Amino acid sequence: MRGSEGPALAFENVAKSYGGTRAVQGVSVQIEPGQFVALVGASGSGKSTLLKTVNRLVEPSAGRVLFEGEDVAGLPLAALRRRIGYVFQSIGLFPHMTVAENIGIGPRLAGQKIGTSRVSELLELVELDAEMARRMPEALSGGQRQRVGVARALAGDPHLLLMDEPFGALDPVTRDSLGERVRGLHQEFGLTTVMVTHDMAEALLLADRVLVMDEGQIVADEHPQALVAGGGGEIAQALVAVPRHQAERLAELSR
Ligand SMILES: Nc1ncnc2c1ncn2[C@@H]1O[C@H](COP(=O)(O)OP(=O)(O)OP(=O)(O)O)[C@@H](O)[C@H]1O
Repeated sequence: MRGSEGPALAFENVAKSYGGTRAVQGVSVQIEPGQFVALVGASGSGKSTLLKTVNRLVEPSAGRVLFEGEDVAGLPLAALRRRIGYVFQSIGLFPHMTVAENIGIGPRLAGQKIGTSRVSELLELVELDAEMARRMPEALSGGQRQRVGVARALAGDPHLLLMDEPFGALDPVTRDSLGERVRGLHQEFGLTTVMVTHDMAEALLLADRVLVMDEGQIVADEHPQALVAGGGGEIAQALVAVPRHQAERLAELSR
């Protein structure tokens, strides 16, 4: 089960600057084990930068990130990344490797091999046929590739799943069904999940906690119900207004 009591993830005064750009400005927030957190905000608000401080794709300029109570800066990189599943929009499957090899890449880098039955099991979790294991990534649709990306992220039995716009490039139907599937897997495996998204509707429907970022800071930290009820302040409400207006217009059409 979980490696420690206490928060799964803690950001303590985390800041990151790129030259003169202050991408993240003193973020302190804790994420409890089992939470599904959406990180929402306008383009350039610092969401991806904050997320990447967890698996050290970005090193903070100040502050620290604790994963299960340990400062990530002090953990060997390979061991840290093995404990964290990471899914991102452009997927990053290796084109010269089969689906099975792509799924097994994390464990393989850690000196372990995953067998055919484990690959089949992982494919089944993301609702793909076991036959896909032998295919090359170019022979998959975008949605299927993204499912392989999720399977790969789960291959190391992570406690924590980080997702950066995981469904951004998918058509709405695939996006919806893969979102639901990931929510189901989150539940089934007792994961802690942090998902970056532009889409407030997706955040409200999938997450149980929504963090809103603006100019490198967290400006709202609310349950979806509270946001829908009008909470979280002006910036959060401007984002909630988009799906709300859409829902109202659809309701008008059915009158
Ligand atoms: N490697 C980098 N070098 C220089 N500036 C960067 C780098 N990465 C991000 N930035 C800048 O930091 C700020 C925050 O970027 P970040 O990608 O974290 O935002 P975001 O909220 O995830 O945006 P988006 O939703 O568009 O992906 C932006 O101003 C961006 O231009």
